[in-house]
Amino acid sequence: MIKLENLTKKFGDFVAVDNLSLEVKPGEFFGFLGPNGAGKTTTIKMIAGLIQPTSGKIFICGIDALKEPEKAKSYLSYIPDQPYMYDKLTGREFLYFVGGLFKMEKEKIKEKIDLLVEHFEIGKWIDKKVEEYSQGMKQRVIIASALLHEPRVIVIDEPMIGLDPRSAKIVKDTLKQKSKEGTTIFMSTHSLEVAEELCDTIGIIKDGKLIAKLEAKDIEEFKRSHDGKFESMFIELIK
Ligand SMILES: Nc1ncnc2c1ncn2[C@@H]1O[C@H](COP(=O)(O)OP(=O)(O)OP(=O)(O)O)[C@@H](O)[C@H]1O
Repeated sequence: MIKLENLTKKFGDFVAVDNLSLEVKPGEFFGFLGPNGAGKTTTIKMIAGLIQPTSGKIFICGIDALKEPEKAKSYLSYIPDQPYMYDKLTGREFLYFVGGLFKMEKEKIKEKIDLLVEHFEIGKWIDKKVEEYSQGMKQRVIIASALLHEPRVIVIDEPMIGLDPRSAKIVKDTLKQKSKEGTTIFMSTHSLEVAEELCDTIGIIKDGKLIAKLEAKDIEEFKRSHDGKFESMFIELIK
């Protein structure tokens, strides 16, 4: 579903992402972890088609995203770490705007908005202006907008920042449910707990290089033979 082949991004002489190859299968929940400046956001922005790689290839659902970017993007939703929303629009207007970008029919958008408002417990806020929203409400509407066109792949950068426990639970449950239904999820996070709780596979990036790819059983095995903490494993790997 997502395949990266020798993906490299240079900013001048600096190599931010260094020959990265990995594959995330259909329905897999992939967590992308690494220290500050490791190259997570740069990788995510290349997958989302926002920045061009220096070299390498990106495939989304088998589509070469560098050759057919529009087609690749039609399968994908990207949720940035600091999403931009138009302050003067209501949540509903914002969702109609996003649905329009994906060329959805008005009737279909209306149907989906009703379902998403209920699912994300957005309630009356859907008809209030975004400038009145809390961080958690913004994140709920952003994630609702990402689900609107039923993407096959969701790429999400740091989804839990600034969320209260209720909003965080709604976001986590939704992503997990989507992955169970077959949506491929590529999520960057600094939260080891969130990664451990949600992800089927965890990739660790350091200095632009993928230094480990772990499945739940690898983490369990390490925890059994060490101090019981994934944190210790992570710190040892990024030393
Ligand atoms: N437009 C740019 N020009 C120059 N350097 C950049 C640019 N964007 C990112 N970088 C550098 O590339 C490296 C990787 O940045 P990136 O934002 O991908 O890291 P990250 O793993 O997402 O970090 P964090 O966890 O702090 O968000 C950093 O050293 C950063 O300073």
